[in-house]
Amino acid sequence: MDAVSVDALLLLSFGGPEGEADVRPFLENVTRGRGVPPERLDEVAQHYLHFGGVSPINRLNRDLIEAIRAALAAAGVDLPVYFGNRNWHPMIEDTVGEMVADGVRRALVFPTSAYGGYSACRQYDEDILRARAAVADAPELVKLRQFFDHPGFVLPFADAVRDAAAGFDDYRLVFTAHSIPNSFDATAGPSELGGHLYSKQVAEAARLVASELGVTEYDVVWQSRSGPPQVPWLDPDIVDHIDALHAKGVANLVVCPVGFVSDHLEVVWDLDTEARERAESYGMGFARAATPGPDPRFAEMVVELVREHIDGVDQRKLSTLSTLGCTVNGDFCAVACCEPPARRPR
Ligand SMILES: CC1=C(CCC(=O)O)c2cc3nc(cc4[nH]c(cc5[nH]c(cc1n2)c(C)c5CCC(=O)O)c(CCC(=O)O)c4C)C(CCC(=O)O)=C3C
Ligand SMILES: [Fe+2]
Repeated sequence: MDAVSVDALLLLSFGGPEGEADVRPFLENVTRGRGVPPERLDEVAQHYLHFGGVSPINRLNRDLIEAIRAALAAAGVDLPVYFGNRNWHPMIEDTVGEMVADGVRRALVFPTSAYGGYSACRQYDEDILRARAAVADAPELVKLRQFFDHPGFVLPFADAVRDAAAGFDDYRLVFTAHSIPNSFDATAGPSELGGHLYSKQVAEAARLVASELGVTEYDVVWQSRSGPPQVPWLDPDIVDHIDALHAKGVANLVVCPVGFVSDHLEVVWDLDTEARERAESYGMGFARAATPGPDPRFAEMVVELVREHIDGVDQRKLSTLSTLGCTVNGDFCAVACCEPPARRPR
């Protein structure tokens, strides 16, 4: 890649509430026009309220930004790092306004999601489009590529599984990622690749982690589905899968949340609380592998993705699956790439 000059890095994430009063307005922002039933919203609100209305995601992102700053400095790259979110403060529109005030003309954008698909990739392009439309003289915003098969993502997961499994003689390795509607998976990726980019990349990341560990038998399952029950989402669900593993006589379970960059609410609630309780109800051993976000190799990976642009360094990736996601000013990777198949009810 030819080197280009940039004057900032923007970490773009999902956002989460920081107190009880934020929970409802945050959930309204997330689900506006998305057809999530009110009962599901009440349930998710309870999960947040269980933690005092504070999502772990903002602190984790702030920690990650500090680690990225240190890794940039160690690599001799002088680049300010900004923080903006889709659904909660600091909102990306406000951050881009701040960048304009600081004189930023061209910035790279690191989205905190490793995968393709509507929710994991294209929606971040929509955030960039929205922010640029809202701010006069907005800088050029170049999104960094997907990193599901980068060693800085895969190797920390492999070490984390090893650590989590340390207490077990024998265990079943189960990978989990956020479920999405089947129809979203069917349209994930550019149409010439035949769809299912999200589930293919999740399967590939799982294969890479397992092969690093020398594990040949494992499962890939899904979690945190929402939406009305009549709409099919990727399955099986992790909790149902635990029932099935118990029926097969599995004694110990190591769960690797390969769909997630850090320990946000879906990890600490849906896995550490719900899945753990189900496993323990059967007397199964349960351990959850750490997410890669806090691992120094993850921040180093972000710097490497930046240097692919500013220094023209080669892409490191462990799979041959296509890597997309790198576009300018909120463009989509291809026409209709990762487009949700039907406009959801307003
Ligand atoms: C693929 C995927 C990722 C991974 C990629 C990425 O990381 O971006 C992800 C991440 C996250 N999802 C999050 C939170 C929520 N997601 C929801 C709803 C939904 N997620 C979906 C998919 C994904 N979501 C989908 C298809 C919906 C249905 C509505 C719609 O079509 O949009 C809802 C509404 C309530 C509910 O129904 O659960 C909430 C509150 C948080 C923050 C957690 C925290 O606070 O720590 C994070 C990082
Ligand atoms: Fe989500």
